[in-house]
Amino acid sequence: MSTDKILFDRVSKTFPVRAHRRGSAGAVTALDQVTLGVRPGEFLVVVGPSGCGKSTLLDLLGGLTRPTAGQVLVDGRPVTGPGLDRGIVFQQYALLPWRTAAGNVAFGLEAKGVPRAERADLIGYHLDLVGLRGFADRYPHELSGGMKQRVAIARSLAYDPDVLLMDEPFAALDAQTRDSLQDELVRIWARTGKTIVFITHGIDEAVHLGQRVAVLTSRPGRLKQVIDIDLGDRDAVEDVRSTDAFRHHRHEIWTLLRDEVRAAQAAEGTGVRHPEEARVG
Ligand SMILES: Nc1ncnc2c1ncn2[C@@H]1O[C@H](COP(=O)(O)OP(=O)(O)OP(=O)(O)O)[C@@H](O)[C@H]1O
Repeated sequence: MSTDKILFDRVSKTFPVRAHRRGSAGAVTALDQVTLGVRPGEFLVVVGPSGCGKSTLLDLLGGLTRPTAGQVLVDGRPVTGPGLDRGIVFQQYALLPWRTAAGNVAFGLEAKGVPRAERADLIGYHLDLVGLRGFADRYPHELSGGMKQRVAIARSLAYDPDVLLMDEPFAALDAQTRDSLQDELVRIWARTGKTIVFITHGIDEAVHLGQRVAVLTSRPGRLKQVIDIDLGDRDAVEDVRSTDAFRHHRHEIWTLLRDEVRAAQAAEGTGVRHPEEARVG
């Protein structure tokens, strides 16, 4: 019996592609035979070249789409659709603009049928958790990008999912806000004990957040390598990003991704710099 909280069991996903003017209809294989387990309470980050299937992997786990082959298991049970056991935070905040911060956090609680009296406590607790005490009555257009993403995180945590799925949640934020939200997320993860699966393009972000980092190959996405991240005692240093351990892991992942980008270029035969190369460089 597996002790994994989440298991991608030989998961493949193929999308049909419409016919071009003179070509015939075909299919694009986004993921090919991915097997990957996530332990209970683990923070797993997934990185890979652009278009390698990272979002597809998360959508499968969120139950937003179904695998073509293989299965995705949560607590040993196949995922058959979305569920309140899995909270999702997307890159775009996806807040309801007509609801305040508190109203947005209330949304998932209402969906779960939490009684009104309990809701207020949970909303206050979670806005506090993401550092937004005092902003409960603000509407999304009155909040900065970082604050909106904090509300989205609070909303996802408030209905107490076992698993938090995050698809490049900080990609649209400026570097400073991103850094501080990364620190906060690590703190929130330590405090809540949630299992987190986090997708990113950013190598630094992956090293900073992940206990393990799964590197995918270029399309079709296959599992290339899983790296254990060991940064020692994070609290013992002022800037964990400047430590030798951080640099070592950054280089390790950078090398894996660079090889993938090169392989993708060779396959395409374009010689054009892949946008991702700039990002991993
Ligand atoms: N609904 C769909 N229909 C057809 N093709 C799709 C669909 N969704 C994704 N794809 C294709 O599957 C592949 C993987 O897409 P996906 O968005 O999962 O990659 P990604 O790694 O998240 O990309 P990026 O890093 O650029 O966000 C891409 O080639 C994409 O064009």
